[in-house]
Amino acid sequence: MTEWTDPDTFAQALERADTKEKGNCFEDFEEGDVIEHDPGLTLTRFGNEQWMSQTLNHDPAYWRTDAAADRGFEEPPIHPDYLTAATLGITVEDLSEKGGYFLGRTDVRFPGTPVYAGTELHVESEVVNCATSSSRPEYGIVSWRTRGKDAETGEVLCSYERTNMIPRREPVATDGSGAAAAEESEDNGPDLPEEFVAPEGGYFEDFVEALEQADDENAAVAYRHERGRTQDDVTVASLPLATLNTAKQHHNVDVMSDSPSGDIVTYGDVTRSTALGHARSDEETWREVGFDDESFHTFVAVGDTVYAFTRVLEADDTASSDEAGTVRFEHIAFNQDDEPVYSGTRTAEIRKRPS
Ligand SMILES: CC(C)(COP(=O)(O)OP(=O)(O)OC[C@H]1O[C@@H](n2cnc3c(N)ncnc32)[C@H](O)[C@@H]1OP(=O)(O)O)[C@@H](O)C(=O)NCCC(=O)NCCSC(=O)C[C@](C)(O)C(=O)O
Repeated sequence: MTEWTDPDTFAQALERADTKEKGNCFEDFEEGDVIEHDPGLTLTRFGNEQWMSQTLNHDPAYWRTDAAADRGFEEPPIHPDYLTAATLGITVEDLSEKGGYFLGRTDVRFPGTPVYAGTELHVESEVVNCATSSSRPEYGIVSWRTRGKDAETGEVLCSYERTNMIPRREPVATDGSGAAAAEESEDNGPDLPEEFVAPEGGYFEDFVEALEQADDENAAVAYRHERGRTQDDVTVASLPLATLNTAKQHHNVDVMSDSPSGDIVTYGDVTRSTALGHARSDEETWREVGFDDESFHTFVAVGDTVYAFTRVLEADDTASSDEAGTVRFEHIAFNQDDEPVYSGTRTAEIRKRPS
């Protein structure tokens, strides 16, 4: 009898064997379905610090007990970026392990924060929309409302709506209207203001003053951040796996060598957290409030460098504390070729200048 490990025999065995598949295809999702995700994860100080250090998020309130107390926290809390990434990571096995692109996310909110180390996270998702992709017959577009809850109390800690392209089992005919519309809307030329204003400092008043200055002129409050983070094995493969994100895009070079990127790509939440880390390093963050209209424009792969650009949209004197005001930003992450890779709006409370 031939040994099954004989290379020719084994090649034939592989060809004839069915694969026990992981994940779900587009056809498996139906609007209204609620999915309780089996994996759970305890949010630890180590996990938080690993995520935050590698994405250059060094806000002292998440590292030092005195700085945490100064901001009204009992101890350094779990950062909302890590909470978001862990909530999404847990869902991947059920929602997007089959592959397909993470297109965007909106209405990211943290009703139960601050969250402290030791909290066990349980996550559920509801299918809110299933749509045909008019440009890509082999994919459908699915949106889910996801809620990450404290397993002990049931309190919702993080919730958002996410949209992915999801592979179909059977490709469908499309009308090509997406591609046609894209062609039609091409190139009316850039429409940028004449002047870009950068805030002098990172306090709330600095943003208000910059907005006032820009208001009088054909100007915008817009600036770039100096730091960049080149993607390596840790950011591309280790960080998503640490959140139980099993998407093959991040750790299976063999499969991904045959994909449009030709390589494993960075988890969208790593790209986004890194850009936000660069932005936060130039401001006095008080609290994160929420994120909207997040889009991932193109892949980030090992060797690419993630930079950030910020536009300040508005400022409002009210916040959860007298010590802060609220600012709405648009953040754009871009790569070494100046191509946008992520964009989204962020609402954050920013500390007022101490008197
Ligand atoms: C996806 C690519 C190839 C499309 O590139 P394109 O030029 O074909 O783009 P498009 O024409 O703008 O978009 C294609 C279709 O998607 C739709 N679409 C587009 N955006 C949205 C949105 N926000 N919400 C809803 N729909 C959206 C859009 O309307 C269009 O529909 P159509 O086919 O009917 O014409 C390109 O945009 C790209 O490469 N993006 C980067 C994707 C990426 O790298 N994501 C992060 C890493 S993957 C990841 O983290 C994985 C994760 C987290 O682990 C996990 O989900 O499991």
